[in-house]
Amino acid sequence: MPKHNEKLVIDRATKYYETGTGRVHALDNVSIAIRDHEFVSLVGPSGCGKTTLLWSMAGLHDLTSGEIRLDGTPIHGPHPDIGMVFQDANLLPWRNIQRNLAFPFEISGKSANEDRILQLMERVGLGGFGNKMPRELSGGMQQRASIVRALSFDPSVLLMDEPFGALDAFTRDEMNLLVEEIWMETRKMIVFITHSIPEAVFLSDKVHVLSARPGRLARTFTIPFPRPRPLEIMETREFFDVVNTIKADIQHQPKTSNQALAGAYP
Ligand SMILES: Nc1ncnc2c1ncn2[C@@H]1O[C@H](COP(=O)(O)OP(=O)(O)OP(=O)(O)O)[C@@H](O)[C@H]1O
Repeated sequence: MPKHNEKLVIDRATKYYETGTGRVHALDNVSIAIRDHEFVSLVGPSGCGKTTLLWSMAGLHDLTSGEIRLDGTPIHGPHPDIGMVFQDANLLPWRNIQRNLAFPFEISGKSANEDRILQLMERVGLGGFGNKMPRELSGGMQQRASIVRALSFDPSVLLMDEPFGALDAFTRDEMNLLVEEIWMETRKMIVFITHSIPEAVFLSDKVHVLSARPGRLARTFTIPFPRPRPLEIMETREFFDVVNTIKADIQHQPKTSNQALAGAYP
């Protein structure tokens, strides 16, 4: 039985990829228990298995050993209670935003909850943009649409795979504030991957650091700042101290030749 409040449990997750040139050991024995309503980030050197782990949580691929359980039930495929936001908004270019948001319902044979979608669009600042084509929207606006798409099924878990990595710094700040607000309003569990330690610290209750490949859980940092967190918190001494402690921890992970640590952590 899951422990009190432990909603999503990663239990000894190990993953090997079989490739033409041999096996790639991506994850090794990672165990993390995430509570309901918690906001956690996964950080670590490039190639340490963050996306591999998130995709396993989403049921998009299986682990080699170990398992991931949601409310005590192992995940082996896409789950209606788990929504996902990718780095690329992945909107269909020939459909307007409204019809893009209806698409997941069409392919799952369900009728879209149009009121909910409209409310969510208003909430994220996309009110009135339903007739626009994706190419008419900025990268930030497209990501707002992909957040609406993920929330439209009202999942209790939201997985976000470096969703703002391609956005400029100003838009990224705006999106971080939006995510913080959505999290405070809905209290959905959010698991967030980022290469930006300040972003992870700003958003999270806990930051889990994975080691260089094969990814192992190296350390977990609990972030002490009360919410709501204004952007100005990022200019404080306390914030810098936490960010620098986490960066130092990552930089002291053993490196392998193909892992670019230098410059990977803004
Ligand atoms: N489908 C695949 N087939 C073979 N190897 C893969 C596959 N997907 C990922 N890998 C390898 O597994 C390791 C972990 O990749 P993953 O993308 O999970 O890491 P990551 O921490 O998300 O990386 P980054 O920070 O660069 O996005 C990498 O060495 C990667 O090359």
